[in-house]
Amino acid sequence: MAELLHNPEKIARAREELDRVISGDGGTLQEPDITTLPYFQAIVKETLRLHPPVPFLIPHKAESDVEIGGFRLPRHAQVLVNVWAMGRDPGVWSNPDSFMAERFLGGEIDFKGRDFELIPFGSGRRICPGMPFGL
Ligand code: HEM
Repeated sequence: MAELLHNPEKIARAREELDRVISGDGGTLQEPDITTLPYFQAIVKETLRLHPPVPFLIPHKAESDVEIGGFRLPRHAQVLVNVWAMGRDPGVWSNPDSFMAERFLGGEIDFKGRDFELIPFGSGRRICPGMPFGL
């Protein structure tokens, strides 16, 4: 909400999209309508990119010695995944500190654990099972 309050033109755009979708339905928003709200969905993704509620995920532990991306992890090493920093990596995102929901429009990047630049719910076997409830 704070990011949107700093960007009134983005609130106007979201409201315009919402008005267009719910006006024909007696004024109520149904869950399936969300698929027809691309800008609203982009706002959710941009919020999770800049402000992940679980910034280091839940600590993981290496089951055995392993090498990942050139880093050697000894067995039992605790691994914290800094999704806060990943969401602000200038090598991945343009203007990383700006709230620009439009960056997700027309793109394929989602937060469901397949696109590793955006994993606010984690990924793989220990991915958050509450994701559908959280959103
Ligand atoms: C926006 C809301 C939420 C966010 C951002 C979130 C994020 C996360 C993250 C990052 C993890 C750890 C994943 C990992 O380390 O790989 C996690 C685990 C978990 N979350 Fe959520 N969560 C949310 C809502 C919920 C809700 C509503 C529930 C329950 C209804 C829930 C239940 C769990 C459980 C049980 C785990 C542990 C899974 C495991 O260790 O196998 N979460 N969540």
